[in-house]
Amino acid sequence: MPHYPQENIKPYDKNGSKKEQVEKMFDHIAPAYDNLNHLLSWGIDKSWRKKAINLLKPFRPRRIMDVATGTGDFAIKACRMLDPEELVGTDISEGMMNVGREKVKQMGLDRQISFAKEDCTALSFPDNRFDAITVAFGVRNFEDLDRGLREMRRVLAPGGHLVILELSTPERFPMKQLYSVYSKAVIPTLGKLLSKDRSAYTYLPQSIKAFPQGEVMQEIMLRAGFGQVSFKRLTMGICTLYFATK
Ligand SMILES: C[S@@+](CC[C@H](N)C(=O)[O-])C[C@H]1O[C@@H](n2cnc3c(N)ncnc32)[C@H](O)[C@@H]1O
Repeated sequence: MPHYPQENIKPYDKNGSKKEQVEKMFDHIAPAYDNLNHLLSWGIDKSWRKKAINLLKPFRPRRIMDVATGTGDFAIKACRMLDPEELVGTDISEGMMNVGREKVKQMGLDRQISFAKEDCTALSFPDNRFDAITVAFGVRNFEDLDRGLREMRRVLAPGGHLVILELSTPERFPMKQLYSVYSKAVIPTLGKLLSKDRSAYTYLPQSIKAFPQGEVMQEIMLRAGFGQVSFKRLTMGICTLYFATK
């Protein structure tokens, strides 16, 4: 039974499981994902990732998990900025992780970064396993957001930190109007052209619109058991950065 509207927004079919459809969609768009990601966000996603990882710097986490790691961009950035002993990138899409594995190998980071197929709503790791967890543009795709958050809290060590980056809908002029045109016209058209998957790039703005943001998401994280939950809107609200402690 879905608790939040985005859990009902699925890429291909209203009736099937969201997890299976999301996995299929990301396997399908994996070869085009990196280029499209940087193109559609005009490269601003790089500065969002940097801001998010900077929040973890003072705590010097040694064991990190990057949830919904996809093609590994957030994991690679975190590895370079934080130099942890171990960084595990987890995801349900092998197609996305295969692109990530190749990049990590080419960059010579494969001794620090590994990848594992894991559904964040049912992780196989023991309690208190990681000092920090990062998630960029992943939580919106979970079939069950509450379970995903509770699982991340479970595997986080006491005092450990969670950083979430998620796309959001700007609420104020002029970004609200600009974003509305961009998400209805530009994203689906460019997305279809470059990924050959129209559904994926109509799913993207629809799931962003439905996803709880700001104070609502803060409350959801508190209910999942996190403490000191704060958030910051980035680039006039196109993206939101959440930070929490176990
Ligand atoms: C938009 S991509 C983000 C990838 C990467 N974090 C980045 O910043 O580019 C979202 C990723 O979330 C993954 N994902 C969706 N649901 C998941 C789940 N329940 N557990 C783990 N990963 C999931 C997808 O397979 C996909 O690779």
